[in-house]
Amino acid sequence: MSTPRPEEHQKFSAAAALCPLSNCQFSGVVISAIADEQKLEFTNKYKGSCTLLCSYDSQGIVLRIVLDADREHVLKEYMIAADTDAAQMGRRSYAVTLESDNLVLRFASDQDQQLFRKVVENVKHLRPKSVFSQRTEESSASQYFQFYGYLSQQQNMMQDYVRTSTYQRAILGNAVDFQDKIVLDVGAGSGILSFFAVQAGAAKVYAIEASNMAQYAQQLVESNNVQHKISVIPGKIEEIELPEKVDVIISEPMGYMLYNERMLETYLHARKWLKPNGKMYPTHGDLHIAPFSDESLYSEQYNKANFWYQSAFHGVDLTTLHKEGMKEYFRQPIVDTFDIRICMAKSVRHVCDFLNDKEDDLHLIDIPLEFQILQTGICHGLAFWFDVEFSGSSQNVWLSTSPTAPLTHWYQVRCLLPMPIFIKQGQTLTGRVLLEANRRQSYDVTIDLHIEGTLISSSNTLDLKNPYFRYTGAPVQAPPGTSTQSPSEQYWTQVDTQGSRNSSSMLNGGLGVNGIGDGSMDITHGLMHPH
Ligand SMILES: C[S@@+](CC[C@H](N)C(=O)[O-])C[C@H]1O[C@@H](n2cnc3c(N)ncnc32)[C@H](O)[C@@H]1O
Repeated sequence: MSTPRPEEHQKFSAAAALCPLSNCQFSGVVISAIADEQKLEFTNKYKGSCTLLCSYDSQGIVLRIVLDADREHVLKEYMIAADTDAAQMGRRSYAVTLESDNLVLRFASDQDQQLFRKVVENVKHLRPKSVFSQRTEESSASQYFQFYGYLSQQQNMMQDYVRTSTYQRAILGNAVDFQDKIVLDVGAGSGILSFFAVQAGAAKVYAIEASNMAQYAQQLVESNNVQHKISVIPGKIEEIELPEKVDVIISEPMGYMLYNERMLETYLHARKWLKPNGKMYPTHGDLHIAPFSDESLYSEQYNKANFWYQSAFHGVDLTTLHKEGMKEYFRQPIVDTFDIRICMAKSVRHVCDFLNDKEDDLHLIDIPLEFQILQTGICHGLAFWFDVEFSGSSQNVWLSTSPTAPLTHWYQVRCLLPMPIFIKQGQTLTGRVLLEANRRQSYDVTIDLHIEGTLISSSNTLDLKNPYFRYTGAPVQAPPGTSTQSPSEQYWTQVDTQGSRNSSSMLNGGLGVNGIGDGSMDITHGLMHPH
């Protein structure tokens, strides 16, 4: 065996560094193929001895064959994978089936043969790829876990008061489900939910976290003196081992539109560690979908794309890119909040049952739609939000991201139609939403709508991985045209009423209050930081 050339060292991946056998080369190898199987006769496959160049690949080892006399020209490239058939022949030879080629490799020394055999055996004995790595592009996963490795990102979630308090109430309000129990925290992050489980009396919590946040979680565990209760295990839930099964699984796996990040699959996967009749916190999720009308949102996106409709931008004609620009803007789901009165029909609810649904069920989610239209207008697309429920033994607790509930860092999501449709009250709007999981930990979202009894249809496909974050912190506006009385008169009536209330409380010896802006009209939400 010869050592790699210096420039080849640079090509080594981190994984290969753990296994130097993954990147090595063998020269002076004579490669034969079977000429006559009956007589067990072989012929030389290449004129002259060869060098075998082995290099690491996430699927196995790439084997490149070059002539000793001409190392620049690759004669053949194979993949040595877990299912490669191979056998030792004598002391210097090795038979291997690569693709459809049955080859006999005669090495220059016994030692080279033994080392090559180890290379192949190493690949064959590598653990099969985990469910997570099979469904995730490496670049997506590394970016994703880098994001969650920042304290500021964990803080952003922890400071979503509605989210964190609801989890704490759900857990502490159902202490009977946690008292002396074994708990698994899936994607523990800072470990905040594990601490809540301990507050509720858990005997032991396994806190699994794949990002570098695991080390900070461990620091918090130690500084809070609960190392005998919380065991932080760095790694992916799909790849770690636990010493025992658990009574309860807790997690916060929800992304935008419930499904973004594909962490729900990780949450469902974790059920392999749940005892029969064990509990899931949360227990199920409801995705709500409703058609909406919002001309200002539509024209905002449309006008942005119209930048590309200029024929003389600094003297350059951009119009050839107008269609692509339009597509790009309309492929972005919009993340912000709105007044629920923009919804033209009651929402359709799609349930994800965390106790019973299978991971695979989330690869292709097909949601049939049927809406009875409540108000005539132009439908610009579909609005999405979700709720999750914690079904505890003592009480059920809901965490809602509805536009009617206090704002959370999930906001709401809207998917626009490039071609909006005019629809009348009483008509039926049907169609579907298709969520197709992709290897970027997200979904391609197809919306398809059709007005029953007509030929009118409209559709769009959006990329949930690349949403447009539109929230500004500005108060939510009621949709224009929703006032049925004079707002001016209403305002002065309210001032008058409040004025007389104040004077009567003064007469009664009470303290005066400023009735204007007493909070009852205030729908301003606290400023949330983007995810
Ligand atoms: C939405 S955060 C929730 C963090 C914490 N549980 C909380 O409620 O504040 C999700 C966390 O799960 C982790 N995570 C995602 N997928 C994971 C996986 N397959 N295995 C382990 N951890 C994962 C992420 O790194 C991230 O820290």
